[in-house]
Amino acid sequence: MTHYVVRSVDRAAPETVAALRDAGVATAHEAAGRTGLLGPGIQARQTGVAVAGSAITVSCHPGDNLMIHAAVEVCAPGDVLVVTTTSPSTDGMFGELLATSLVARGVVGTVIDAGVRDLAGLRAMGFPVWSRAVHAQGTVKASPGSVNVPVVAAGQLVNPGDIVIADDDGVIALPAASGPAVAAACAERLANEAGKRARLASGELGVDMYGLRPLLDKLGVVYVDRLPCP
Ligand SMILES: O=C([O-])CC(=O)C(=O)O
Ligand SMILES: [Mg+2]
Repeated sequence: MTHYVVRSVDRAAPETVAALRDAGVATAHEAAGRTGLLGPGIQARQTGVAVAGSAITVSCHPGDNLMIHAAVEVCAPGDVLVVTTTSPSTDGMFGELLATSLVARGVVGTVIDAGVRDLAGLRAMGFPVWSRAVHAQGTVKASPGSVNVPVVAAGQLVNPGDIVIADDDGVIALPAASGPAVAAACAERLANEAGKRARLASGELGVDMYGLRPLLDKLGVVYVDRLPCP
């Protein structure tokens, strides 16, 4: 089998990437027609941190982080490293030393469908990770793999150069070409939600705001008691 390390990735415009990061994973997911989400098996390992950037993808042998080291060489500022293994693994393939190497390249975060370790160190240095597991299990540097080939992370296809957005809600990967349209749809959605938020804060009920009373009636939902509106 041939293994590849591909250097060139088409990167999305920084202002599009920043707009998607600020919109957040849930909004971007809705704005993209509910596409792109990685499964919930990959979780944030810190709170209150959002990143977005171009995917540098890595396919590793399970329990072997050789290709993560190989990938560092092709990373550019603003990238997000997306690491997968060729069969399921929760070994701690990534920790604060690899993070230190990525920071030197300007990488903004790592998404890994495997384990991470050195969590206290990663948090102390402010390097955000999203992973399937936290596990101190050590790994070797021995087997070939590929960098910047299509990979599947938590059930989601991720292509090199995809815009990856990650926050407390999880991770989404979007084709770079869709970025401007999704960012515009995010802005529309955020403006719409600001209006709804103000109405809900004033005490208006969702059943009225969304016009759901006829549906409740049609479904035979009977209010036995109602609290008076505040
Ligand atoms: O070195 C490793 O194998 C993973 C790790 O702990 C680190 O990157 O600090
Ligand atoms: Mg370590």
